[in-house]
Amino acid sequence: MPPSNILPLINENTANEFRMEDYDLDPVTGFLPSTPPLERLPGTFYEPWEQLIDNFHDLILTGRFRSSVDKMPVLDTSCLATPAEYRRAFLVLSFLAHGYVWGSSEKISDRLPACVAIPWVKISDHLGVAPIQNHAAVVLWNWRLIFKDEPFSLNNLSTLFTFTNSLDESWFYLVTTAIEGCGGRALSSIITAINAVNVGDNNQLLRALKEIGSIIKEIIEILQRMFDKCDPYVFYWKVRPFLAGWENEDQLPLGLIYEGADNNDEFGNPIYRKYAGGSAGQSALIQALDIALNIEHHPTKFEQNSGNECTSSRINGCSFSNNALKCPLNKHVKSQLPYLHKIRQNMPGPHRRFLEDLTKVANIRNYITSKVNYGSIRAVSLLDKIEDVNNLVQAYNDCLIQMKNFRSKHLQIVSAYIVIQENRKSSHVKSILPLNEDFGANTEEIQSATKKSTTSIKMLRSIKGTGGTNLIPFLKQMRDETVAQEIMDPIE
Ligand code: HEM
Repeated sequence: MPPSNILPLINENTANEFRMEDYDLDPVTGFLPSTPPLERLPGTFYEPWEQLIDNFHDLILTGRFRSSVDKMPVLDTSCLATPAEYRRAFLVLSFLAHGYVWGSSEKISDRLPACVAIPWVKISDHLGVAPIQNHAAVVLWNWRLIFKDEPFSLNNLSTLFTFTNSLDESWFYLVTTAIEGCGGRALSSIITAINAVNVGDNNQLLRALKEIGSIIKEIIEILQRMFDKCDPYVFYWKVRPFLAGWENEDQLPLGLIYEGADNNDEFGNPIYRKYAGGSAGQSALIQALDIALNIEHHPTKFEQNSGNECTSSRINGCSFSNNALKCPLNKHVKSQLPYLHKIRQNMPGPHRRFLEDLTKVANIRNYITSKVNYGSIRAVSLLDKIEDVNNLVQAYNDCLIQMKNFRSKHLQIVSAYIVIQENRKSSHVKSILPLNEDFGANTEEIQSATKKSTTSIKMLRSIKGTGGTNLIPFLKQMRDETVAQEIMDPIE
């Protein structure tokens, strides 16, 4: 199927077509930049940042990272020229910031010095993204081709930077980068499918749905490769702590002070910002597939019951309106958005806008259900052949099954990389970790933990995701909401 880069966006505001490049998307590379990311900022002006990155691991190892950052000058961001330079600058500063907060043998810092905070906030504003480590920095903008003349594929990718200088961390990012590499084909097929619906072309819709299904299958195969070279122990104990944010974070209950970026509050106290840390849950690709297939996600019970008022608003008062994405300080009463919507503030602005606009035109499921006339002897409208409609129903449902399989595989990964590691923290609960088919018992260690108990169920419920989500119930809900969209077979 040739790449299609025109999104058939017709909504109440505009009848214009939007082009993929308007959303910083590429028909071949999808959400990845169309050319490999910059490996270093050009010229000498930003050398103080780049040199800290050069020496990052040695400075962390010797406990001299924080004092070295403190000596850095505040650099003006106006020398950044191209989108690629802004992305590189964001990547560099987010590694410096998280290294500063989490990477020292001293106690965790609840302040970020002005030399990092001020440019990081400005660059984040420019990119339309929250100033916190995110999926874009570690996955979308953090790779190079080992052999420039060979194609993009997992066996030709290397990371530009990692916190721990470990192969495991590189692999964790690269597997995800390789998944994003399926984005161009996925987006083209989604657009083709929506175009087909708009002109009523069932054959083209069928082909596009089959292509979407096979792309999700490919994504699952790549996801499975996480186990090859990323050791769960290294991930959980060495890598994950660096990716943590400062929202719902026990070690930084108030959040983080971005020195020089914010004024003090009316009482002269510094303002704390709260943001969820980096997670592949911020992948716009997976959300685009959900939206295209009309898979709807709702706030979890935890989110509904959590009061939705952020700590900083309780402490500092709040003058912001009820819009989580517009309040720069997270200083507001949060709206009841599901987690997957909230974390869009951690996606680059154009990608977030793409998801919003895609939502307005995603019509595949409605189109197919409108052809299925339940309860009548004739299953379909007079214009469509029963066989065609059945094929569409089946192809659509196959896509849902693949999305469900993706989420089941992901649950297995989360159980191995987080639940079991968390369980190691307290050996007395290790032998009573509950297990069922949801954890896809694929290791002896997982299988040995099959006995159920109230204590361990409570523990599982309390394990938190990057954004403070109650992990396992949250992920299961995502999977259940996927299956819930199945279209029932028409009655023949
Ligand atoms: C070691 C590997 C991985 C671990 C430990 C892991 C962990 C997690 C965790 C803890 C969450 C809960 C939400 C959050 O904390 O942000 C999550 C959500 C999510 N992750 Fe992963 N993840 C891994 C790999 C991946 C990969 C490679 C992808 C592919 C893009 C991915 C896609 C997602 C998605 C889409 C969600 C949102 C929930 C959903 O849509 O079902 N994850 N992940």
